[in-house]
Amino acid sequence: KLARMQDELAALPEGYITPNRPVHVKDFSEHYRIMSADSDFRFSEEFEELKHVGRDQACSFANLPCNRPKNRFTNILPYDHSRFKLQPVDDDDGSDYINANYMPGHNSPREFIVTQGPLHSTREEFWRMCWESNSRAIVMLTRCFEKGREKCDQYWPVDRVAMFYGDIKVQLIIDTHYHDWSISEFMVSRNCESRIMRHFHFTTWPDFGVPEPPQSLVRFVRAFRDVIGTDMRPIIVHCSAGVGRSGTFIALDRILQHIHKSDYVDIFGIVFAMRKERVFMVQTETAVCVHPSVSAGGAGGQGAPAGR
Ligand SMILES: CCc1ccc(NS(=O)(=O)O)cc1
Repeated sequence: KLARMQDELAALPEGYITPNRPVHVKDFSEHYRIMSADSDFRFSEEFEELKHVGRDQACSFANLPCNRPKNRFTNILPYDHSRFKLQPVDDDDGSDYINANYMPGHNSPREFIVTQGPLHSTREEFWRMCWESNSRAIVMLTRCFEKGREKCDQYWPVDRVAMFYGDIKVQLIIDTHYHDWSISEFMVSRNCESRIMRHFHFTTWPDFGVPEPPQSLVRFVRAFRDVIGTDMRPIIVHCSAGVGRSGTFIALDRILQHIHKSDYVDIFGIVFAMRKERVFMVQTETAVCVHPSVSAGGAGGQGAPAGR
């Protein structure tokens, strides 16, 4: 199957940006060596090909005057075609809007909902999205403050006193702290119905940087996936802008699941597909390269560095 895919790709016209570039797992170390040579020259070339993917798509709802204040960054806007739509409230213009997009994962085409770190003024919309999407899991990849700058609102209760966000009640049940992340369980209630939601918070990934050691991110993704399994309800993922760290997390989750039962990996194809759904997904030449020995539950070697 891989040989057939590679023959078909080789037959494509010059300059055609192929959405798929599979690499055999056994060839991955050599592939990484070639791509990272000369200060990541070929990784940079390949990343540049992704620059315009998806950028011809409309963001008309994000740009409505009533919605502009709901965007944390003016240049990080959700495409109309893949945006999450809240249930409209009465005739309130813009009441269906949140800066969030559905995103494909290894298990389904809408496995994730990727969003910006909530603003204080959009925390109610965030919890409405959690409820109306029927999600049971939130992955947070930023701290609320980094280097003195607000990256995300403190949108969840930090003690056992219940908090209300609009008509949604959130109460902390239990939180467990590890070196690089914490996992909390919340009872989320609305209109006499209650659900348990889990909050997976990775706390040691600096914005525009790399987790140290990179292996800590692989361990976090594995811990998350061990809990979630293949639950088909949407998983909400956010960082601050909802593109760099969020895109890298989803890419790594897909890679680790894929190479458990396949002999090739297509990192370019994964990022290409994400960029069709949300702008700038995986924001730098993030060579999220996991050495096969690591991904197969091996001795946890260093693997190739994640992030650039
Ligand atoms: C310029 C807007 C912007 C801010 C922060 C980030 N990083 S993040 O997507 O990992 O939060 C990406 C883009």
